[in-house]
Amino acid sequence: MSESTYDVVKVDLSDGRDYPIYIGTGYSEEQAAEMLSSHIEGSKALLVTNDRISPMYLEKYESLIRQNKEVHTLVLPDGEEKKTMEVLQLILDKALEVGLDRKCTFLALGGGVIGDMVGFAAAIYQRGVNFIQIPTTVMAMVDSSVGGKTGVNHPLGKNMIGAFHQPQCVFIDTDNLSTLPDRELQSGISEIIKYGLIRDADLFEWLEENMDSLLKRDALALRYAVKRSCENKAEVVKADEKEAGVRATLNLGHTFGHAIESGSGYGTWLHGEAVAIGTAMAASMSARMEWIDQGLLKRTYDLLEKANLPIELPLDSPMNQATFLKYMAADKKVANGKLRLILLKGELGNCEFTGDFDEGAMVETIDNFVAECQGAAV
Ligand SMILES: NC(=O)c1ccc[n+]([C@@H]2O[C@H](COP(=O)([O-])OP(=O)(O)OC[C@H]3O[C@@H](n4cnc5c(N)ncnc54)[C@H](O)[C@@H]3O)[C@@H](O)[C@H]2O)c1
Ligand SMILES: O=C(O)C(=O)C[C@@H](O)[C@H](O)[C@H](O)COP(=O)(O)O
Ligand SMILES: [Zn+2]
Repeated sequence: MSESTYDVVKVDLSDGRDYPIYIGTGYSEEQAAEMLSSHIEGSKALLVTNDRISPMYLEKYESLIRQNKEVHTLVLPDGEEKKTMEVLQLILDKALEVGLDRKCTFLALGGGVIGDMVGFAAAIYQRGVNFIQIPTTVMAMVDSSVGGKTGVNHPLGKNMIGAFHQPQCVFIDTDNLSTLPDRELQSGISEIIKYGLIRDADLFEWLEENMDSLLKRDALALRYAVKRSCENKAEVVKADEKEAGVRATLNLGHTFGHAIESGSGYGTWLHGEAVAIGTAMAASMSARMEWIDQGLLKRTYDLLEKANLPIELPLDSPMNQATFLKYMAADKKVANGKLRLILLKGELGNCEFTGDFDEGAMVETIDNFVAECQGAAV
């Protein structure tokens, strides 16, 4: 079989920490084994996945890595509600039990939950070891595997415990998306829409034209959306690795969305679904403040709905104004007690990260979405 052609998007960082994101399909065994092992420091690797992914992909990646390295495996329980310190401890336990030293590499095989947890374990194991991302969901391919945000949830807030720790490489095989359920596919598209809204009007317009192909998993459409998203994320991370400024724009919709995830109970909403409602709320608030016009608000709602994503809370949602405000007050973007938000401003593809917004418009927006979910007139 001829070798796969793949794209490479580079994440440029300081101090020689640049790394490649490989985006391809149909890699030969030899090629994939060689590509992965070239980024594995030391002779030993720990490959971590979950119990939903392991029957489908663990053996394949284990045997690829075993061609060149000693590999240990660990299968964690699946689910957003398992993104905890307790489950992360299992990774550290395993690494110690099999005697991994500092010159080892952890590999994360899975979606954003596995990637965030394995990355955080790699950040703290013996004060930091190398790791590789092998993302298997759209969410992980377009967003979570890139940029080095790692961590776990806390009952009082999403991703509250974590570290910035960049991978050695991101290895994407879009063939692995063939087994991904539709709901998960759609959840990942939420973050692609985000790139369009915050900085890439052409991508937003491409999504308006090509959403059906994406939902049907057309190979070229998937490849284009993954590559373009990785390019957007790599540019932002290069400009601001540790979120001193512009990186915060990647959090569009997340202040509301994270409140929905934490307040509803982790796992009730998929991350991308909560972000979709949060994005609708951020857009609605921007329109309320007259930072964007009604036309852009409608295009935002329409595109989210075209991706089969939610743009409102259901009638039985436990979310209310107090719950939103409680979780939002603990958001990681709060500085000196002041909440900062990402709001859309001006033409499509522009946004602002600011604490200088109309708080009344924020509370009205929350009330409007909560009232809608309670079925009251607004
Ligand atoms: N670090 C970041 O920058 C960043 C960015 C975005 C999201 N996140 C985090 O990522 C998490 C969400 O990631 P996610 O949406 O990938 O969820 P996930 O990791 O829970 O994966 C979704 C579901 O799909 C299953 N799955 C994974 N790959 C599969 C495949 N190929 N075929 C069939 N099933 C498969 C998983 O086992 C899981 O049940 C959240 O915790 C979010 O906070 C982090
Ligand atoms: O990479 C980033 O920066 C992001 O904000 C990407 C988000 O999509 C992602 O959900 C991230 O985990 C949120 O980070 P947090 O710091 O708000 O927890
Ligand atoms: Zn996100």
